[in-house]
Amino acid sequence: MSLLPIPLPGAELLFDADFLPEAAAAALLASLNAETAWEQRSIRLFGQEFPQPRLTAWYGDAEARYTYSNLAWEPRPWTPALQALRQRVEAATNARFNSVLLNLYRDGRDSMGWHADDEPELGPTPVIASLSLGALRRFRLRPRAGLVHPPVSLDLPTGSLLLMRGPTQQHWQHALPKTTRPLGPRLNLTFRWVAGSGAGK
Ligand SMILES: O=C(O)CCC(=O)C(=O)O
Ligand SMILES: [Fe+2]
Repeated sequence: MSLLPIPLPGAELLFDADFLPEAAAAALLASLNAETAWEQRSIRLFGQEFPQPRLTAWYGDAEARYTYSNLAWEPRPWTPALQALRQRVEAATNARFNSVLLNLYRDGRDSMGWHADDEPELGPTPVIASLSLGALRRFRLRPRAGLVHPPVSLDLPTGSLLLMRGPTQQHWQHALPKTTRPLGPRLNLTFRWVAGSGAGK
């Protein structure tokens, strides 16, 4: 029921396994899944287009323009449900967010590759609040160059909230690997603060 630190060198991670009760998380998963303007975007890598192995959507204040995986995002306006969630997450984390990226992992074949959320728009010490709804998936962290530490796994159950802040993105990458376990959908929301236009790449 509260955010507790996960000790990890070079990172500032806080975790609440029970941020939302299970029934509330299930209801939210169903309504957000239905209401969200999902897209399957492609990323361009080595001159080739690859569809992302998940569905995504970006909501936020109009100035929260963002470049992510070489894709430019115009935020859609906040829906009442996302606005209410943002307020809840802000109160719990003592941080402010002007946008949210929604990722829908339809089953175990959907995934997110290794990356750090270190785009310049997020500033030098990004604060990212990650809310998980639906199927439990394993979140992985591995150190970036300069830090020696074994990779770390963290199971993210439905209703859990993970806060990444401080130097986390500088020193660590994270990923959501595929799994062969049969499982249902998982919806993840990452609340972010994106600097206004002009800061984009
Ligand atoms: O789905 C997750 O837990 C991770 C999402 C993520 O890393 C991102 O959106 O940048
Ligand atoms: Fe990320």
